[in-house]
Amino acid sequence: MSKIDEKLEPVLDQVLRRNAGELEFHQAVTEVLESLGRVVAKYPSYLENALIERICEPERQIIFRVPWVDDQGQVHINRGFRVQFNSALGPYKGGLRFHPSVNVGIIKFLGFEQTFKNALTGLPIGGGKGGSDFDPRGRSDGEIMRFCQSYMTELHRHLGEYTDVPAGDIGVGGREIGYLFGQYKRLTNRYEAGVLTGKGLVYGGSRARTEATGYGAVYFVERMLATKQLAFDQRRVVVSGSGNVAIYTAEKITEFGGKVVACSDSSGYVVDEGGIDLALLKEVKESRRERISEYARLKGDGARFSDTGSIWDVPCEIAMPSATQNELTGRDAKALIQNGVIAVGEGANMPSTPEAVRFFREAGVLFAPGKAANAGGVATSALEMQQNASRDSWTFEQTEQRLADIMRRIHDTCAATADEFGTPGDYVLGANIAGFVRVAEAMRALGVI
Ligand SMILES: NC(=O)C1=CN([C@@H]2O[C@H](COP(=O)(O)OP(=O)(O)OC[C@H]3O[C@@H](n4cnc5c(N)ncnc54)[C@H](O)[C@@H]3O)[C@@H](O)[C@H]2O)C=CC1
Ligand SMILES: O=C(O)CCC(=O)C(=O)O
Repeated sequence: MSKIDEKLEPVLDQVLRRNAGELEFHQAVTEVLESLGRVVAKYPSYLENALIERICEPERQIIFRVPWVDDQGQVHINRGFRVQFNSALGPYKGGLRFHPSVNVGIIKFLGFEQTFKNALTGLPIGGGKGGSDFDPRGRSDGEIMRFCQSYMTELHRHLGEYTDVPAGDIGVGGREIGYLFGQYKRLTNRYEAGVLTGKGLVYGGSRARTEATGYGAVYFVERMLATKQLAFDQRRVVVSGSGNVAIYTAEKITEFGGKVVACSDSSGYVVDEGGIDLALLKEVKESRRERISEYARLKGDGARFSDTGSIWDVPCEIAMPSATQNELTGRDAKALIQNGVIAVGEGANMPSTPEAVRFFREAGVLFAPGKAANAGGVATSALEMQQNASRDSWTFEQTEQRLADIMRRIHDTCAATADEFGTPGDYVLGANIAGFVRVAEAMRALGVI
């Protein structure tokens, strides 16, 4: 049953009709519109000038052919995307995802979420997202480089430090950003450092950007736990995924005294009751780029790999889904609740299905939605842009301190907004409304564009 305010139903109907079959985009828009009923009841002026309809429609969508040649000389064709969703607050900002599941609906959902997330940071960045259905798995360095160069050959004409500033996401890390930046520089004949973030430190990157999304999610959850006089210390935690977000989430939890007992990849999950060995996990995933089963093999005693069942069946007090969208289902939420979970912090974008979120809320589990909890990555990207613009380079401590302050502020904004709208402790509603109001106010000031 829809919980959409009747004044917003036509907006949702139009989104469903106009973007037929784009299920993840429908899901993301539905969740935000469900939160906005209370806003339009209190401030009906947001219904004027099709403001909410405009927020749901990307400003521009770019789809292009990406031809590239593999190591055997065979030509492949992939599809490239960039959805420039909303630039009311600043240049479009958001990552690039290289994964075979990528399609326009997925990029649109991510760009829509990014718009509100970026607003929550309080920094001057609009929302966008991009990527390709290219599968980097098993590809050589040379193949990855040629793919990135071909992708940027088309995309470069749509980018610029004042226009659109991509970064990494699934399948796009420091190596890919280097190749993309190299090709942008070559094509434009400009050293425009602020056109991409997540760059290496030697050519304009920011300290702490690699760690930022994971660390930031932990800072957010730490603050959320503190509202109930709780902490990470001595808690059992499960972190799904084993990529950029998951690894640095696990690192900060360990620093805060928590014990991460399981992590995963798309082939299965490992349980290590002694606590995940982070040096080994980084070796397997960041250096060797191998499957998670390799962690269990190398660790030996005490660690086990499973390729059946769900990582969410592993008992824990805190769950941090940090792999991909809709990875935590209603069934998984029930298992977590039954096993005594007290808090869930989303490191990934929209990892919990709507049913899972409903179960958590009904059970009184503290729940930090991705668009608030994982905003530390993009916030630190904006700090990278600041350093590039001022030709400066900050220390790790200085940058991490800014990140921690931003995350605690986002937490407090979401909590205060939930209080103001009569739903204390509802971070989903708080994040959606606080993000919406900032974007909507800027759009209103800029006129009907
Ligand atoms: N990298 C960043 O700064 C940010 C990333 N995110 C989100 O965090 C999530 C993870 O991204 P990254 O760590 O950057 O990517 P990554 O490519 O470094 O790692 C992705 C991880 O998720 C796993 N994974 C992918 N599909 C899966 C599936 N169907 N089932 C189980 N595991 C699966 C992969 O095996 C890998 O361990 C994504 O939802 C991304 O949109 C959100 C904010 C910022
Ligand atoms: O750092 C960025 O610009 C984007 C990070 C991102 O893709 C995300 O927040 O989902």
